[in-house]
Amino acid sequence: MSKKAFQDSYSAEFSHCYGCGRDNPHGLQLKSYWLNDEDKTHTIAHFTPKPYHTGGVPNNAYGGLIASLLDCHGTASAAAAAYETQGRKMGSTPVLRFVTASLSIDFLRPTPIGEELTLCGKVTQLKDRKATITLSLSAGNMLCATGTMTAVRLKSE
Ligand SMILES: CCCCC/C=C\C/C=C\C/C=C\C/C=C\CCCC(=O)SCCNC(=O)CCNC(=O)[C@H](O)C(C)(C)COP(=O)(O)OP(=O)(O)OC[C@H]1O[C@@H](n2cnc3c(N)ncnc32)[C@H](O)[C@@H]1OP(=O)(O)O
Repeated sequence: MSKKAFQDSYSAEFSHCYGCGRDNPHGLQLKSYWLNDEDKTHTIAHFTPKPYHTGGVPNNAYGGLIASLLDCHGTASAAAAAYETQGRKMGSTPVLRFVTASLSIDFLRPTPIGEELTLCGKVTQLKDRKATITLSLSAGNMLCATGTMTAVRLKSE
């Protein structure tokens, strides 16, 4: 994908996240985008788990990996929606940066390793500093996990 990912607009100080920091060579380096240019309500990201992302059952991904992916996709979606609501370019100052306050996940079925996963997000509520995001993770047409996140925007100081 040639478009700029949400995470690529994070400033250097916020680019070391294990899940999505572009400057963390040991991390997952997740990249999140709007679904398309016309639809700035839904977000998407892709990730292909490696064999070492197993939870112990061969060919199945570790639940903590799934949580990490949803975590980063959710907070990135919240930030993108907040900039969009303000009609501002992502990354412009003052910076709008969200952290996870709460994340609940339903693991619906085992998530395969070696197949490209699709993460989807939708910010269903954005009020003051608080965002609610619904999330899903699928392998092909198989829905493997769903999540709900509350993300809170960091105070400027
Ligand atoms: C502050 C330091 C956080 C440390 C995080 C470090 C680095 C990350 C920084 C930036 C990220 C940038 C790039 C990377 C991108 C993604 C990273 C992945 C995401 C993560 O991995 S990030 C790490 C895990 N994450 C934490 O380490 C958070 C620890 N925690 C806190 O730092 C506070 O707890 C905080 C800030 C969450 C809230 O504290 P606060 O004092 O600023 O805000 P306050 O309490 O006033 O709440 C305001 C409104 O949020 C509602 N609210 C609050 N908590 C809620 C909850 N649990 N459930 C439901 N609603 C909740 C209230 O009810 C109120 O809502 P209302 O206005 O409607 O009443």
